[in-house]
Amino acid sequence: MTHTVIEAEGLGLRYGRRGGWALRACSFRLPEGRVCALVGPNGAGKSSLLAVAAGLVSATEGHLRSVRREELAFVAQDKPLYPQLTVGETLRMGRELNPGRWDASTAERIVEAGDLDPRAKVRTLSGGQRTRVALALALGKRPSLLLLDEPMADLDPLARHRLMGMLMADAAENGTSVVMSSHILTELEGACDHLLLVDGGRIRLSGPVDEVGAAHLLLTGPATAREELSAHTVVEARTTGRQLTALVRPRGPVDSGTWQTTHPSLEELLLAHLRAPEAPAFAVDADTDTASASASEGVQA
Ligand SMILES: Nc1ncnc2c1ncn2[C@@H]1O[C@H](COP(=O)(O)OP(=O)(O)OP(=O)(O)O)[C@@H](O)[C@H]1O
Repeated sequence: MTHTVIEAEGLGLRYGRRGGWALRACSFRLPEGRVCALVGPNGAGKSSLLAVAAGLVSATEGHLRSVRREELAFVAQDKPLYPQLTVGETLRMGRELNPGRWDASTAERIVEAGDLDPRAKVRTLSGGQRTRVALALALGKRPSLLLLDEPMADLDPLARHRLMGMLMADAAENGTSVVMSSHILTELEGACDHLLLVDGGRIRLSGPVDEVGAAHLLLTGPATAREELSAHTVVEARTTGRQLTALVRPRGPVDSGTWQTTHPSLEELLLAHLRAPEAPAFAVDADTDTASASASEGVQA
């Protein structure tokens, strides 16, 4: 069985006693070496989940186990850095704070690829340039688990593409586990092999991307055949004129005489779930390949 880098069980988080629940009843497991997409609408609980995983916030109920603090790097959404330090001083600080672990060549490579002057003060950098320094600091730490909260949001498309490529190559080479929140679904396709979809503080989808994808089918057929869909778990069904398009989790054979079937892309799968917040949750355990759909199917979490 693969090692687990994050395990959450019945995790709940409430900010203050009177606040609502930012996370509720979250249970999932992330095996080592995965690149996990953390997806969900605004206010879903993604940053909260990352903050708990980074050990910055304590769970209100349940628990979340993660790697040791020194093995973990977290790049928060606002990329906190010391504005008065130069880029070079920031990297030197990284080396001093991580004795015996610091990977200077990786950190310098990331900074150099952005044409950043090591003598430039952090406060004079653009948002995207600061992101680059924050990522250099995080990867230089040589973490076994890298938590990234919307890392690419303020990068231009070319910088995003290149930095993402660098990040993925580095993670693959070193077996780093990555959890990355993002609203850019196309950015995640191809880069991520594991999925966590959070909505309203709850886990809606979790598991390996290919297995979660394989459990779903996009059906196209006549609107008059809508009744037949009740044999399956319907995530979303939409009618355009006489045609019906549905994303389902089949619970048996699909009649190929009535329906044209394809497997959804990651983007189609996520968009359908985001449009249908009432659809039942679905989880595949990465090692045992067991889908816990039956536990949650039809039972609204
Ligand atoms: N420090 C805080 N104090 C009180 N409530 C908070 C705090 N941080 C987040 N929340 C609340 O917790 C819920 C989840 O917020 P969170 O920032 O985790 O969502 P998110 O999925 O990261 O959103 P976004 O995509 O907009 O960044 C929201 O209802 C938010 O208002």
